[in-house]
Amino acid sequence: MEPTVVLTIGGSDSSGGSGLQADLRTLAALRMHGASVVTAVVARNTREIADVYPQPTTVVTAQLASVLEDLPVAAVKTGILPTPETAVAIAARMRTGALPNLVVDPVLTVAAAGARRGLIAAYERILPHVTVLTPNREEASALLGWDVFTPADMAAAAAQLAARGPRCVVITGGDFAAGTEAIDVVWAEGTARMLHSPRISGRNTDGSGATFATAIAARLAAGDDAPAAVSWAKGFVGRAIGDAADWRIGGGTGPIDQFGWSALTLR
Ligand SMILES: Nc1ncnc2c1ncn2[C@@H]1O[C@H](COP(=O)(O)OP(=O)(O)O)[C@@H](O)[C@H]1O
Ligand SMILES: Cc1ncc(COP(=O)(O)OP(=O)(O)O)c(N)n1
Repeated sequence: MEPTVVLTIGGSDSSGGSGLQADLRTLAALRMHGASVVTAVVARNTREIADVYPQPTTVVTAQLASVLEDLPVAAVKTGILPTPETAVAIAARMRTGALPNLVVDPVLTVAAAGARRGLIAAYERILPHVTVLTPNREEASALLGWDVFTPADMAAAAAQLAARGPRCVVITGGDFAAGTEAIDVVWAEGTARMLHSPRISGRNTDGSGATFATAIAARLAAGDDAPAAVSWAKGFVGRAIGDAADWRIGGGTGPIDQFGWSALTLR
């Protein structure tokens, strides 16, 4: 049987923990073929982001055109769109309907210097085409212009973002510092629902957001509806964080275990 193809559009993470590297690991773990469009090269390790090098928009659109003219893409996930120009060019492809089952992780913290305000405006052109939007609380705050903090705020924010076009919005709460639960809020079909899972206290969570969004895209490609895909992805990312809890890869926040390697005894 041929593997399903999922396309990820985002940044290369030199530490391997997040970005395209996490997306492609997630797809391989889920036995899907990952195609990738590189929007930025990020020089970083587990401790810090040293620099972000946006790729020229023409380089991004050439990769996208080449993939789309040949591969049977069943779902798409976006991560870093580093400049407003690149985001607007990708939005134009979305408008043609060429990017099915579209999951957008609106990564704003790793945008090119000075690009944030223009990017927030560019996301307005993307939102109408989105199947599932996965901002964390900070990204939701930036997109909406008010502070999203409590679970009640997350529900209100998800509804406001959904009114701008996405069929489903999940506001992730991985950054809640306290508490025993990792709480996300999902808005779909006119109602908000809280998703709870045990909060794992390990040192490694790099790539959680990327893995979560990519797993949603993979499940959409496999035929799940959006709420089912989101619930499944939350279980998947929780297991991957838990399995990597004791890893020591680098001196800071390390990668997570999409493959379940920690369960293997081979060394
Ligand atoms: N320590 C943790 N324990 C369990 N789940 C977590 C933890 N950190 C993040 N998650 C889950 O990982 C997914 C990604 O969330 P989050 O870390 O908020 O994204 P981002 O990396 O974009 O900020 C969410 O489903 C969230 O609940
Ligand atoms: C190349 C690259 N670096 C960092 C990120 C950060 O993504 P974010 O969703 O903020 O967090 P995690 O996925 O690391 O939990 C990225 N998307 N790409």
